[in-house]
Amino acid sequence: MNDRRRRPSRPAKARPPQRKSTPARPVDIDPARLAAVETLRAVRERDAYANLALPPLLKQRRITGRDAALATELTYGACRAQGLLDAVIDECSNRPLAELDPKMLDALRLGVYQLLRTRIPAHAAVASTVDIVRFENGSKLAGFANAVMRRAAESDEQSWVDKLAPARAEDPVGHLAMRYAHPRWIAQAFADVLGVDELEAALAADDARPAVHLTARPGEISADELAAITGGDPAPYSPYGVRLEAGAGDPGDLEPVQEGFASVQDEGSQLVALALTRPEVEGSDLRWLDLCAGPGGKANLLGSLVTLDGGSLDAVEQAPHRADLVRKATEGLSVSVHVADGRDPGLKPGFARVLVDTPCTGLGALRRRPEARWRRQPSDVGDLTKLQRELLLSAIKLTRPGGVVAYVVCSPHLPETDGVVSDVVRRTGVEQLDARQYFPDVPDLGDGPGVQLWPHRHGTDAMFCALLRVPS
Ligand SMILES: C[S@@+](CC[C@H](N)C(=O)[O-])C[C@H]1O[C@@H](n2cnc3c(N)ncnc32)[C@H](O)[C@@H]1O
Repeated sequence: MNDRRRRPSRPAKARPPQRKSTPARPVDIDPARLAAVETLRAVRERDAYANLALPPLLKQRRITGRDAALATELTYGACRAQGLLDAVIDECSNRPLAELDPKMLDALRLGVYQLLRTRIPAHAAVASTVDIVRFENGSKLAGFANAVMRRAAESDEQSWVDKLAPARAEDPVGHLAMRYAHPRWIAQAFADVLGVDELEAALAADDARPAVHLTARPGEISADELAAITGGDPAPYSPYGVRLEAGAGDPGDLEPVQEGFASVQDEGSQLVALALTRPEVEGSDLRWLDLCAGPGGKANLLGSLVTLDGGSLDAVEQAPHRADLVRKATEGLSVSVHVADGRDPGLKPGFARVLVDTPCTGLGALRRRPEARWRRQPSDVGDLTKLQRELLLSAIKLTRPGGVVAYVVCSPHLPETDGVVSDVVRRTGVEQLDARQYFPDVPDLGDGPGVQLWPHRHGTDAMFCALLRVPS
């Protein structure tokens, strides 16, 4: 009888084999799961992005339809839930996680994900995982994987969370971090802004598939026209936004996007760029600057608006390949792209409006990158906030008296948001405006003066925007 069909007695904690594995014997491997596990490996071994690594693999192997959907769901799901999956695997194995064969660990993560977070029957999840491990690691490790999987299958997700997470009453952040498979430091960063009562909604929204938004290029097409052509809906807050149905296919294939009348851009990104255009400025308003422009989403929106008014936008980007993307995104507009360090770009000061959309942890866009939450480390924050401060100081120097700076990050993490802004305001004496008035009709913007958007409140990425006026 095949190993996987035999009814086991209750398995003890799995022990890795002591003897050398026998060579793999050929087994029928489900191509969707194999593609998923190979993508998990690419993410682990070469820091690949799952959403960039998987699609070409599916195409190359002609995996389509339901199989492609299964591979996608399992890959992205296992990436997102990694911390929870690892805690369960660790509990079911008698060896610490760090000592497990990494290839087998990829397969176990995929397998335990199926057990905990899909409707795939447990026997199928166990059998397919054991098949993959046997195929890739040999039959000895297949036996070990079988034992781990059978133990993991003894409880559902809620029971595992109850067993492994700290008690909610004693440590709500730790409990919710495990429940929603977020690293604790990220859950804490969210709780520091929102409070514990709203944390669950925020973490849950981070696990949901984000809607795709389009920007209708001002002067080319209206949001209503774009919505009618694409079958989407005008976005709730941005006058240029269109919200597409989730799973509506590749938005890059839409005709208005192909023809340059529209671009894919989260509504939150549209709102922070538009906020820069709204405060009054003294004198001429025709020279605008985007100091961190790649790949060019906000430069496109700002460049369109300033071009319509007869002005121009300078767009600075340090990475040459990203500067090329800005050139492409802003084709046909009065936009000059400069490959330069925004801290000292060599441009003549005197800009009326300056956007500084700095590199950041990206904790506000974790929904978009399945593996991102486990890749970012708290130790990344120090270098980033130093760069953010330097770029903001440079933006202020380049702005003329009476002009406005928008400081933007795609993160709600306080050191990157209020921390940077309050330090720079204190050092330079610039005036921080109450940005909330420049987000008309957007509810739940908090106490100001900075604006923090949230997926669970606004359906946008968690973008932060502070508006600063340089004294006359
Ligand atoms: C958050 S992204 C900007 C997104 C962009 N505003 C958009 O809407 O498409 C930050 C960009 O800053 C660039 N960057 C990093 N360090 C920089 C520096 N010192 N000067 C200028 N650009 C920099 C990165 O290469 C990246 O393209």
